[in-house]
Amino acid sequence: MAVKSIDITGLTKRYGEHIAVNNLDLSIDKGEIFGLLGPNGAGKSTTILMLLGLTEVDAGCVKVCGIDSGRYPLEVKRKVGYLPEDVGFYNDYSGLQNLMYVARLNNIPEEEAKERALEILQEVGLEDVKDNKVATYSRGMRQRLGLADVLIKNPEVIILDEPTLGLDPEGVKKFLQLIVRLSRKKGMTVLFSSHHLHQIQQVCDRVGIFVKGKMLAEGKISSLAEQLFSKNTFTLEGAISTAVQDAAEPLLSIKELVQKIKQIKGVAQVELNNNQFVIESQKDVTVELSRLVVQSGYGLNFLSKKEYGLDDIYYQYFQEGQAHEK
Ligand SMILES: Nc1ncnc2c1ncn2[C@@H]1O[C@H](COP(=O)(O)OP(=O)(O)OP(=O)(O)O)[C@@H](O)[C@H]1O
Repeated sequence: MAVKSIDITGLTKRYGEHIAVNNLDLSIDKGEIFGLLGPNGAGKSTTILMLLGLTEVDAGCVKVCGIDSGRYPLEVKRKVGYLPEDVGFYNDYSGLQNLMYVARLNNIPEEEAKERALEILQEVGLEDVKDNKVATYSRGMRQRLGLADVLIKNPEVIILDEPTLGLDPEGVKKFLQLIVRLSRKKGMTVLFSSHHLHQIQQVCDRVGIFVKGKMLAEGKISSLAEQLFSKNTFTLEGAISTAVQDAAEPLLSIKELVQKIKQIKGVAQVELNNNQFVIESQKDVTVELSRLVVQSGYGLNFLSKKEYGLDDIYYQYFQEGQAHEK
């Protein structure tokens, strides 16, 4: 059985009458990159605070690396690195000095700290500017230094709360690549909280869709799409051309062709309108479809394939969540 790095059961948090986190169950395996996806106010930060043992739990249990966060927050702190939206640094210190300061706070011996700090600064791409004052760093550089802060204590789990806020697209891309590389290299578990669908889609092994304190759905992106779209996760759109140069008479009428398309394995539904078609299928049937059309004496004016992505999944669940509330 996979080792669980994060294990949450029945977790609930109220602020007065308001339920910020409502009976949440979630487990994340060691080495996994899990995306907690939800709009502002969904309860992501509150969940993270409970994971870190920084806010009291009203009901349920949170364990990180097998340790109860509510009861042993200091032990959990040793295992977890937390990167908030905005990290505070000493602007008059260099990147290296800031990192050494954090190492001292974590009681890492001076020699070892220096060696590790230099190695990590290289890993996060700040080696060349390590001696420059942090005041001169760009937003992207500050976030990477924040990640270095997290890594210096060699955590088993890292928790990132909207870590890419304020980064430009290139900065986001580099930051996400860095997270994946580090997680794979060091076998670290990552909880990545964000409301950016595409960022989550790019890096996460598994995703939880979290809205108004509740987990609406959770799983691999492909399996969420399967559950939602009743297994027809591919849509092919195209147009049949009857004007194929130098071709003999078509072997089938368009109607017969549609019947043949319906017989392709995996095809669930075919709609045809003025030679334009929309096909819903369980698997990618592009090759079979184009071969059949051509062999029947027709051509294709265009063919486009759409696979449901996280945005379709998210909005669908999000709407379902809203509908259930009404
Ligand atoms: N200390 C607090 N006192 C009262 N209500 C709070 C407190 N902290 C959070 N809340 C409320 O709990 C809900 C969840 O907030 P939370 O910050 O966890 O959401 P989030 O998903 O992290 O969103 P964001 O990305 O905007 O921070 C919100 O309605 C928020 O107003």
